[in-house]
Amino acid sequence: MSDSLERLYLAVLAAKDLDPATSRTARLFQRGPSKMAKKLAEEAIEVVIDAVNGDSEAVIRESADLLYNLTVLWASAGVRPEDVWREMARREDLLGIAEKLPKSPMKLPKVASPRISARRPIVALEGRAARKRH
Ligand SMILES: N=c1c2ncn([C@@H]3O[C@H](COP(=O)(O)OP(=O)(O)OP(=O)(O)O)[C@@H](O)[C@H]3O)c2ncn1[C@@H]1O[C@H](COP(=O)(O)O)[C@@H](O)[C@H]1O
Repeated sequence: MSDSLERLYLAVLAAKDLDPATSRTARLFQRGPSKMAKKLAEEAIEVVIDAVNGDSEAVIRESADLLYNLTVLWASAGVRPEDVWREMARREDLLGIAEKLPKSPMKLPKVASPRISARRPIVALEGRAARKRH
């Protein structure tokens, strides 16, 4: 997927200075970021409406339009696809770390209110911190 988005991004960059009369992309660049943002938002709304209606073919078509408009906005904002991939990789790394962490919190002794038991260590830490200050 990233390959085709990168190709689309390059096609958008190549088209941005073409004649606005013949190129939709050049027309969007001529109109500026707010028009681009409006187009992107419209496509996003179309995707969600189609998804809610269960029309998966329309979701596919509108998603392609959405991605086109997203690459136009990236190009206008000076954001490159690799910038987005880097952020996604960073999140993937973080999630990898999260997956290695224990899924359930430390088991606490059974008490009447779990809310109170969860607070206890904080109260103890505050007390210790307060003693240190004096
Ligand atoms: N990948 C796309 C692409 N995907 C979607 N779209 C257009 O974006 C439209 C979706 O927006 P809209 O629903 O608003 O279209 P519309 O209903 O015709 O409304 P208007 O935009 O005309 O107001 C689609 O109908 C497509 O025409 C695209 N337009 C261009 N590209 C590529 O962008 C590059 C530059 O193309 P030009 O912009 O034609 O120079 C080329 O590589 C193209 O293949």
